[in-house]
Amino acid sequence: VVAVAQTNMADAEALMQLKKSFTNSSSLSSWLITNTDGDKSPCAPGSHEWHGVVCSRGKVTGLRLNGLRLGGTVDVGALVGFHNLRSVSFAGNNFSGPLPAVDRLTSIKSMFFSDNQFTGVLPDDFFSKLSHLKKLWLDHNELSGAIPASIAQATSLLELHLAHNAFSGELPPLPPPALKVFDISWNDLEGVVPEAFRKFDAGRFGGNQYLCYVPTSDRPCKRVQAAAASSSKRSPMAFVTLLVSVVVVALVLCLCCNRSSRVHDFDPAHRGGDGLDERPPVYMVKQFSTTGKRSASWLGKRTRSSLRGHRRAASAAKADELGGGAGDLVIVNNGKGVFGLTDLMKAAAEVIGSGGHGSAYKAVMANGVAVVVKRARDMNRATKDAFEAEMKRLGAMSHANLLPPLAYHYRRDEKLLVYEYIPKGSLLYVLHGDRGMDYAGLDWPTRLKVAVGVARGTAFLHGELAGHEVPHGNLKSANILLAPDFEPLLVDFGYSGLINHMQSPNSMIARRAPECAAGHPVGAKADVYCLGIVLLELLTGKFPSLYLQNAKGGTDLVMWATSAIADGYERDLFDKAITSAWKFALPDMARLMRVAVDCVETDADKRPDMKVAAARVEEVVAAAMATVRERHQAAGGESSRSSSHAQYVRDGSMQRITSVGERSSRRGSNDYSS
Ligand SMILES: Nc1ncnc2c1ncn2[C@@H]1O[C@H](COP(=O)(O)OP(=O)(O)OP(=O)(O)O)[C@@H](O)[C@H]1O
Repeated sequence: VVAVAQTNMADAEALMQLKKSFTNSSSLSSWLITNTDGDKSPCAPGSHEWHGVVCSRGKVTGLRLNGLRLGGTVDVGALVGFHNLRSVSFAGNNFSGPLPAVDRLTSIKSMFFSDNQFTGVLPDDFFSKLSHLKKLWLDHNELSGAIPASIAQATSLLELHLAHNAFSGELPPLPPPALKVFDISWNDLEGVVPEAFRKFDAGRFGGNQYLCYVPTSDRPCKRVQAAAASSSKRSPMAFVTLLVSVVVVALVLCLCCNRSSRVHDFDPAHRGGDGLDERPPVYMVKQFSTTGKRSASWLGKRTRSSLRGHRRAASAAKADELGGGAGDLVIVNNGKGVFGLTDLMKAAAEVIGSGGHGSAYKAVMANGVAVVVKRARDMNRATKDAFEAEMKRLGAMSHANLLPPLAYHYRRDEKLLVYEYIPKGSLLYVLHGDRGMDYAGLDWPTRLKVAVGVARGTAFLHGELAGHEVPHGNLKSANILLAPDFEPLLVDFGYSGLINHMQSPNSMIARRAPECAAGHPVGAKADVYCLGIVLLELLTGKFPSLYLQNAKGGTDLVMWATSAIADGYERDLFDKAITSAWKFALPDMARLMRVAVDCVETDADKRPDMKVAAARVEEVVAAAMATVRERHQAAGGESSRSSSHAQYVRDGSMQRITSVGERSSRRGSNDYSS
């Protein structure tokens, strides 16, 4: 008895020792040895709950300490005495420094260290003692060096996630014999993927500049080869170009530094904020006014001179036909009337952001109409005729969840695209931005409304633009604008045939789907992947790392959701902002997450097509809204609100609507959230 009591106390003390190695451990305030605990183990019946400590049959079997903002180190010495410990999760914290010597935990089965800042190399014999290990997640850290050849000795290993680190060198010749999932994407590996590794999905090797899944003649598979090739091509002229580029970049950096003080005011990543996960910059309208108002310098020098060349054009008032417009601005949708470049030149303008295609400006014209003008640099893939035909086609699109372009201006080296200005801004901004009133409006029923609207809009595009390589191509929360009633409006769609991907390889989010990272061409299923990411974003409230180009930050939502579903703890992932008030909806959230996870399947062939994905979202949303309605009715309140939303969910949202103002007034009471 004394021995058991000592062991129990040893468990409590070992956990306290572990806690001591953490900094910022306020989330573990329940970890304490109280007088009333006596000799109880943290797992003994009647013992107080120790947050994150998982027990089975009175023994500590797991530690689930993910996402607690813990820092410092992990004292592995404190854990070696837990002989029944099978799973530890320290993912999504702020641990840094070398990875602790977790290979001492020889009976462990799952370890999750993703999304920290661990550095250093893995020792050569790292895997040799981990014969029981089944899952190891080390992705999204700063680990470097070679992948130890001892992985072949991890005989039980089923999943190994090493993505988004700085591992270098070549892959070892053999993977562990039982390995089913292997992800090494976004590292610095080189060489040719050994035959024995080619049974794994090609997408999981993407993002390694010199790693060739299969060798090809047009791509170096070794860093030295690449360096030699580029130096042999370098000419004196290239050197001059390089020098000029450096000077230009330095100048641009200076300008950016000047501007960044303003940008930071609106950048949650630079604010103390609520200390949630690191949230990368979210630029949005309503933030900073820049260029000299009414100077029209924002339109670009060439556009202004092009306008002077076209002054022969009639005044805006006279250009009353679609396809016309004053000063070479071609109106493709007259939802906001007819206007011309001259009207834009006189407009008060402010920068609202800079995306993959170029800068975006808000311009308020003299008649009070506010538009967004986007200057697109790299839309020169199609001929002028093809470009114009495409813009007319996009402008004529009519769906309650699409924001078609209103007008364009064509020049060979730059295009202007004009859209109606949507004051509430994007889902990205509302969800991850300043967390103001609109964020509070993003409750569970509203998120359902956004989810179903996005699915409907994208499915509509997949019908209308079925011939496109990827019908939307740029589906992400920055391109989902929110109407006053939170109806989602997709923007920046249908550009895949217009953008020169050589000049602008990263401007379409669809090209970051795993199959494209592996070198396959973009296809319609990449939109399905992006839809899955948006659904995960709505469910978790987290900023997806997919939206960042190679940068650190955000959350690998695919990894999180997939592993959470596999391990049955998806409920831990849902945004607290929705789970706290809508606890009864947890099963519906889990259903929507399953749809999302099917959409983000790495193998594009295994993803549903857009029609099926959208139908599944419709189905889950209808059921979830029915649950909400029942709850409201049971609580005796707000039944009228919920039934109007049910009506919304039934309505196919396919009316021809030309402007957002019209949308809101037409829909009127047929809405849940407003
Ligand atoms: N019509 C609009 N009304 C209000 N805000 C808009 C509108 N169009 C775009 N925005 C916002 O302006 C910002 C810049 O848009 P832009 O399209 O240039 O970049 P992006 O959407 O971040 O990236 P990408 O160019 O890859 O689509 C984004 O925050 C976007 O949400």
